[in-house]
Amino acid sequence: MNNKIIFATGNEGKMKEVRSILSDLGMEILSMKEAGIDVDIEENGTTFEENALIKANAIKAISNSIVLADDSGLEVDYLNREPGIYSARYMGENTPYTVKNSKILELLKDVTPENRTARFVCAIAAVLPNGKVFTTRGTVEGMIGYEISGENGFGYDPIFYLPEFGCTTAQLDMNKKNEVSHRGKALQAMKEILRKEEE
Ligand SMILES: O=c1[nH]c(=O)c2ncn([C@@H]3O[C@H](COP(=O)(O)OP(=O)(O)OP(=O)(O)O)[C@@H](O)[C@H]3O)c2[nH]1
Ligand SMILES: [Mg+2]
Repeated sequence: MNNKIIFATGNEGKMKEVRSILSDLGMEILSMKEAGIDVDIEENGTTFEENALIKANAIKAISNSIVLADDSGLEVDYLNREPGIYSARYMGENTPYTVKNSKILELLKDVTPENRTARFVCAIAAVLPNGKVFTTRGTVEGMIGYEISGENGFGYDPIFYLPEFGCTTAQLDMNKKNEVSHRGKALQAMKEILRKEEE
């Protein structure tokens, strides 16, 4: 199989995790920027899988490599699973996460621990040079904490609390986060598919 993967994301935080998780595939992993691609993709799907496919197909249309894409987000049960697929756009794409995270903490300020459940969801899409298309999904269950804690990760990590670790995903080092995260799980499943396709 073609030995190069273009990962169709503009999110540097995702890209760092993806690179580490896919490092044992033995393939060259290029971000869109590294592949010299600069396009704005409209994510108008209604599910994580649809949006991941929209991103992968948009780049596949202009490249002969294997293309992978990630669509992910935070589902807060008390907020009817919002922001969900709108996580990047919640309160505006350019609003700092300190503001977005403070808003979610404020909305949940009187909510009891059992009603603070939340999860990260990640769909990975792959489009291969032979036209085959695959999607995988990973989730990690946790809860919305009571304060912003931790410097690692990106986005909502500082308020996403994992009871079994007693800390937020922003307090885990990247390797530990990747072992348990939505993205880690979805990409491990995709690696299995890609390895089988290579045989
Ligand atoms: O704290 C977090 N830790 C994570 O591990 C994580 N994964 C997803 N998210 C949130 O969900 C949006 C994805 O939206 P999204 O899939 O459209 O990505 P994006 O717009 O950032 O980049 P692109 O890949 O579309 O170019 C992101 O921006 C974040 O707000 C996360 N937050
Ligand atoms: Mg996006």
